[in-house]
Amino acid sequence: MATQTTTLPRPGSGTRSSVPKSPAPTSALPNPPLSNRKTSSIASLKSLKRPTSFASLKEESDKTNRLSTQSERNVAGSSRVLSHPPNSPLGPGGSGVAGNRRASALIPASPVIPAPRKSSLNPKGRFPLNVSNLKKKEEGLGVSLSPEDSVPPPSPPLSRSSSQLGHHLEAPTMDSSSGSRSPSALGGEEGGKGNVLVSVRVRPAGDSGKESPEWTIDSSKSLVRYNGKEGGDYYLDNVFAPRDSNVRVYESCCKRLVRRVMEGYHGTVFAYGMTGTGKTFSMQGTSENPGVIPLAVTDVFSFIRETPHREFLLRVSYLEIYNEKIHDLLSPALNSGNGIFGQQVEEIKLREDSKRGVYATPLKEEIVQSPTQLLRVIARGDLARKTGSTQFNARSSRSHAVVQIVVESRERIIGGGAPLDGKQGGNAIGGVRVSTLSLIDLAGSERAAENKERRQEGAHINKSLLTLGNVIARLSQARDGKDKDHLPYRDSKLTRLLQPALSGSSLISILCTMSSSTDANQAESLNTLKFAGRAKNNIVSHAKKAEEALVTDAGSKVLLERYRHEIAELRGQLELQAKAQMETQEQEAQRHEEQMIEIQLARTALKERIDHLNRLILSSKSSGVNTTTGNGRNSTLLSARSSTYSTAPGPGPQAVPRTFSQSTFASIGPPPEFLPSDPGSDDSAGEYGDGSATLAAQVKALQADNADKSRYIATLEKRLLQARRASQSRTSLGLANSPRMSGTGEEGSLASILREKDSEIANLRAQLDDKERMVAALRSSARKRELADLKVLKVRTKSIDDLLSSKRRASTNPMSPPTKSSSDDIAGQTVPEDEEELLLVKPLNISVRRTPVPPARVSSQSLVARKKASVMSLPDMPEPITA
Ligand SMILES: Nc1ncnc2c1ncn2[C@@H]1O[C@H](COP(=O)(O)OP(=O)(O)OP(=O)(O)O)[C@@H](O)[C@H]1O
Repeated sequence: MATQTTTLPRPGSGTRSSVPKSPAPTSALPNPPLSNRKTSSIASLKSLKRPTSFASLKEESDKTNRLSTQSERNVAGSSRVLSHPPNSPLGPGGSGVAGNRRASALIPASPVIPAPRKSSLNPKGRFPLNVSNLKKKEEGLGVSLSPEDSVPPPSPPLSRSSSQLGHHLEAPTMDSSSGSRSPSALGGEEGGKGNVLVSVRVRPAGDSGKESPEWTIDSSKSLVRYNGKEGGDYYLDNVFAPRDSNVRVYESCCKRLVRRVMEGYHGTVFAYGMTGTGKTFSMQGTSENPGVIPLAVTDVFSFIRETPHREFLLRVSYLEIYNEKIHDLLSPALNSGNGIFGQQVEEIKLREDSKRGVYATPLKEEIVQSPTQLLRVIARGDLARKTGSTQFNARSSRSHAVVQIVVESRERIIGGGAPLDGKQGGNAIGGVRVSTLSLIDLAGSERAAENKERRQEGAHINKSLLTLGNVIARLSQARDGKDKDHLPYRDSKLTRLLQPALSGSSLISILCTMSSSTDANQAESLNTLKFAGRAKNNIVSHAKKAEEALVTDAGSKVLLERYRHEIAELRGQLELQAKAQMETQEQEAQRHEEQMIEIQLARTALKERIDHLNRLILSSKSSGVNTTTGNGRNSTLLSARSSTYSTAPGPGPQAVPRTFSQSTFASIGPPPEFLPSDPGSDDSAGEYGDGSATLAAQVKALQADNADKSRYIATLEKRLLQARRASQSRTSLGLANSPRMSGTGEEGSLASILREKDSEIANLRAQLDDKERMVAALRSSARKRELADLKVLKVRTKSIDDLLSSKRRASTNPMSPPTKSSSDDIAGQTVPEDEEELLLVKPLNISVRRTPVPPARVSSQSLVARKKASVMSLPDMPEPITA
């Protein structure tokens, strides 16, 4: 059972170093190549591994000092350990491996008592040894601690202590855009180690095993101690005991990195370890115990929520490297989403450019807007990932899986405007910052399997892991200027993909998983620890916050800017459309209004026409054409007209053709003696029923008709004026808004309506003139007749007087000759032609020869005909304009 204690490291064990050591030749784990191994002094390493005792402490200390010097020259890791500033965020002596711890512990003359300091990735400034522990240690070493002792010695200029950059990201990190730069951005006087975290997680023993007593896991000291052969103490940034949850793991080694990524740094987290030791468990977790990926996703969105002044766009890709081939786990070809996996059509290659670094292409990227959506995408990729059963894991990941979340962010623009020209409201605005978070679950190293497929997979896995180990092992040399150009990144797709992170351009957190169970392979666990030690010592990150860049390239990968452009364009289009729609609506409204006016006009005209026709009928009645005499007898105008030509004498007085004068008198109020003697006769059909007798009445009717028409014309003119005004305003509006609208069919139809109206008015005017002429003619004719009537009356009176006097004379003188009958006298008289019918006045009871149709009567007929024609020719009502 692995113990988790807070005991001081045993002096002897403390001397064990995890500085890059020769890999166990039998191990499948990647180890530095021999050439690398040569860089360490084998003798030194051996000495370091040799257990020390309290008795030999002084001697050991001296040796260590010598070793340190040697290490500084030969073993980068060791030398750097000694240069760790005490305020390392990763603990005294930096993080590290046992060698680091040993270094500080074995130099009693200058004990390093670091003050806890936060690192960019380890905010707690994890300090594996607390002061009391240190004191105990110092006591044990025979060294006393004073406050001064805790003051860190100055760091050497090229120190690569894991702690040295620890404060860089804690110190106010200036945006490059603001002009000033953070120490981290400069690489810092202390190097870039604070941006690298290496942690070890020990999984609980499974059913088949139990915790081996050979292991001591001390989380509080971030220590893993192997008590067996080749044993040693391994101090790392974090050591998680079997009982530690995924949340604890995430909080300690990933949370800060994730938030840094959101601020604009590139960040990489990867899990490394033997098969079945909990890499996938740590990265993905379970529903009850969510792993790094889901917790990171949650944090990403929390950060977005907490940062209202910036806007973000997230895109995610998911690939696996299986048998040295890259597969797109989100590709529909590979992953139909229903558990059926096809064959990827296009080969995915790795490319590199100065802006994006190393990237896989073509790779599907999905834009995600919520944690759920992002997790769903990842879960879809997980389904497509290759898994298989191995000796140590029933569902072993057979590929390296890389989830990459690209974070684009920019200052939020108040009002959401589109800063196409890079300016907003006169203030220059920043560009888009792009950073990436890579979450990698490596396949587990394993010994050769019996199954051929597993063997083949295992070979690829081991080869790539070996390359990874080699690259990491050589990093220190490369930094020292040696072998710089020969880092074997290209030896595997994994190292090629990890190149930007390993070469220092991103923050990096490595979680090494191992098992302390009795049934686990101890050698593999040791190799994992060695890998962790090398990574801790050798990887240096000078990660800088990504620059905010204005993207002008339309084909740019920076979607936020592209979308911003697109949004601006679409907004413009939308505005244009809205404007056009408004114009159309306005035009529609105008047209509708005009239609309403037209319909109203048409209705009014129809109504007026109906009224007019009604009035015509009524005025005919009231004017006496259809004489309504005191006895209430009526006839229609038409019957009156037809009776005009009725010459067939009927029996009795009714047979006597009526004369014009009868009606005339009736209408103009003739003296009672001129009224028909037979009130029972149908005078409407009489001789004056032909209309000629109602000249005055017709004059009146025509006058009324004229007045009606004048009113009608006035109304039409008024409406026309309104329509013209509306049309003019619409035309001017249409011309102002849209020059294209002029000269349309609508305009033409309006013009034609106007022309129609004009011609209609002209017609009506002509008719009016006709009527007026007719009225004048009728008036003069009526006047003449009245004069004639008066003359006739005078003559009659005179002849009657003469007759009476002659009769009187005859009665007084019997010798005088007989006189003619009065009727003969009258018949013998010459009567002006146009006065002849007046002689037929019934009250006089004088029969007079009927003359041919007098001109007045003819003109009356024509008048009636013309009136009829005028009624018939009343302008048609305008048809309503339909939409
Ligand atoms: N810390 C842990 N606590 C509880 N169970 C764990 C832990 N670590 C691993 N396991 C369990 O061990 C088994 C193997 O774990 P996992 O698949 O994560 O290993 P791995 O390192 O990813 O293996 P491989 O490299 O073969 O994919 C799983 O059933 C997992 O639930």
